[in-house]
Amino acid sequence: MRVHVADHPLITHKLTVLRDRTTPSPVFRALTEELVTLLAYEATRNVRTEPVEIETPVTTTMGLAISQPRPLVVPILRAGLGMLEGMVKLLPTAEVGFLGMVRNEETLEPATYAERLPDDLSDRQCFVLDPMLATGGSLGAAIEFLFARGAVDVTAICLLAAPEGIAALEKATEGRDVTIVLGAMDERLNEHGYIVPGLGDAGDRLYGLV
Ligand SMILES: O=P(O)(O)OC[C@H]1O[C@H](OP(=O)(O)OP(=O)(O)O)[C@H](O)[C@@H]1O
Ligand SMILES: O=c1cc[nH]c(=O)[nH]1
Ligand SMILES: [Mg+2]
Repeated sequence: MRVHVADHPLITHKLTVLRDRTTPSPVFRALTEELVTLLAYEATRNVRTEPVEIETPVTTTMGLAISQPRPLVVPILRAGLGMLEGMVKLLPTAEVGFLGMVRNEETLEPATYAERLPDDLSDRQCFVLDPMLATGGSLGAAIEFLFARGAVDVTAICLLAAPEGIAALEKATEGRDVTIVLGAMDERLNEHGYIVPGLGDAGDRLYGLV
């Protein structure tokens, strides 16, 4: 598993505002979208392309276009939905699948309540979106869904992760082609499974309490 932690002052600045408990939902949503666009630049570094011939106003030349089959973007609901617009701005031809997951706050185990993915993902490049990688249970289960349908490589974009979750995911995805692109690696998990210093519950901060 490859882990790439973004190291850029713009990303750190936006994360600092996001972490601030006084940042209201509309600003939180806007920053999440901006952060994904910056992280997607790194996450799509190896997106598959193919040569295409085009005509400029001056001459005929060869360029590169994102190849078929189109990449698949999978936000993990709810919080991952806040990252979708930023991602498809960069990859407008991508298809979008959905996974709805919620972590049981007692056991910290993820439960899947919605799934809408293509049946056959063989030869598809998959990009999973979830702002928070805490214990790694939710992202690990999502990645497993994709490999079970034939995906060969999966890249996840997360705003924050805990070292404990990265270690668990590393174990769970052993032998698989998995890349994780992070805005920041935080210090640890607390006794409730929350990332410290973190930003709280990303879903609640995006969409309000349920
Ligand atoms: O790494 P884990 O320990 O599995 O925790 C991370 C998960 O928790 C959050 O979702 P949550 O369950 O709060 O659902 P929500 O997005 O609907 O708020 C977050 O968006 C991840 O999906
Ligand atoms: O810190 C955390 C951990 C899990 N889910 C969140 O939204 N935040
Ligand atoms: Mg939540």
